[in-house]
Amino acid sequence: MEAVTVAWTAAGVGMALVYWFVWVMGAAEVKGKRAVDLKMGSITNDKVKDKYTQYWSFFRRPKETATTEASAEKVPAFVDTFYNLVTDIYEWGWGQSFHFSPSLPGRSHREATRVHEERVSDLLGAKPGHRILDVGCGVGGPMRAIAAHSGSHVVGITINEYQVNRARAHNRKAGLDSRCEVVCGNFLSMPFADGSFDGAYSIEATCHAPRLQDVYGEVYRVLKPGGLYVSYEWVTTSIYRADNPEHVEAIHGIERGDALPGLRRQDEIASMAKEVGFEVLKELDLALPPALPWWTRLKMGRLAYWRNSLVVRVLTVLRVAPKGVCEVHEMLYETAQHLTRGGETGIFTPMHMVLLRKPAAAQSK
Ligand SMILES: C=C(CC[C@@H](C)[C@H]1CC[C@H]2C3=CC[C@H]4[C@H](C)[C@@H](O)CC[C@]4(C)[C@H]3CC[C@]12C)C(C)C
Ligand SMILES: C[S@@+](CC[C@H](N)C(=O)[O-])C[C@H]1O[C@@H](n2cnc3c(N)ncnc32)[C@H](O)[C@@H]1O
Repeated sequence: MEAVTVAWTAAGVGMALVYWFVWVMGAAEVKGKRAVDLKMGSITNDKVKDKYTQYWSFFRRPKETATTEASAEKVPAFVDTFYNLVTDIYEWGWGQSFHFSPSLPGRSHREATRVHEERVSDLLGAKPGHRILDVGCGVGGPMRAIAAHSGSHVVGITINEYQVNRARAHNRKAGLDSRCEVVCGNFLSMPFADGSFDGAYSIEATCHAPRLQDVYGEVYRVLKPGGLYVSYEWVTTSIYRADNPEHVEAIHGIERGDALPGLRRQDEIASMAKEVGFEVLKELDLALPPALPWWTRLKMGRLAYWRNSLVVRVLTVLRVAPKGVCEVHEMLYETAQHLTRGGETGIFTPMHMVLLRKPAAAQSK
């Protein structure tokens, strides 16, 4: 074969491989976001690496970020940076719901996710005519599931403007924009009137608050008297031992890679809720048996992670994705290992559920 023919064949095969990785294999886990559309939120391409470095040095010592007042004040801004860096990667590799769910035998991840979200709606007794608040709404996967399931009107709040735009676009596409509203703001001081919601929920979001009482206090304020609030909390369990280096490594890994100012203990949540005035109606770790592991989805994806790293690398070399994406992707990969370890050892759960009520006789706060 002539050299020219060999060169053309090699080029053709190379192009086909790139196409296969990026457009076919690299397509979203839940169709929607494609690898070629990876952006870093509202961060311009030239700033991605710097922003990532700043993020990483801030969350390197998770407990300190929560305990010193000056650092705690900076947490929301760094959480915003974090979501600029990860939102598209999450959507591409996980879907529109940024949380875990117990696996369900014979059912897809998508179905398990929906069931976990509808559980919130059922606990709240959400129905048509209700105005429900989604505290830390991401790009709105849960909001759309809950609005569709209950017929209620859902208002979501997120600190990240890029997510607001993504969520609004998804709401329009799903034909739910008349019942799903999205607001950009800080859940530690929400732009809503006292007593303006019938119910509220937060799914794996309040773990970003340096003090849980601050966000719970805000939810209490905006709820009507008698209103219910359901939260799925990220916590360490009673199995966690602070003198076990392996436990500490896993928990620090989870905190660093998920923008958390220090995980709370499972047995602290109810008393923090009571501190701001809530009645605790139910408390249950939804990860406990008979629930099936929530971390299987993370574990089963090793091949997918390898493929995704390659896609991200190729896209960076081709300058389709900004520099810094590889580092962010690598950080997420490591975080996935720590989360899996946390699940397997039982020292951590991302779904400690609390059902709270603002007393019917409560005055506006
Ligand atoms: C509640 C939070 C987020 C929880 C999860 C939705 C995310 C936690 C870790 C994320 C991921 C880890 C590995 C990524 C992988 C390397 C990449 O190729 C594709 C995306 C991942 C699977 C990504 C997806 C979302 C998570 C599972 C926190 C932030 C409070
Ligand atoms: C892991 S995501 C979960 C999103 C959504 N609940 C879901 O399950 O898809 C956490 C969300 O909390 C939001 N968040 C974190 N800190 C916040 C703050 N101080 N104010 C408002 N939103 C915040 C993030 O922007 C993000 O949308």
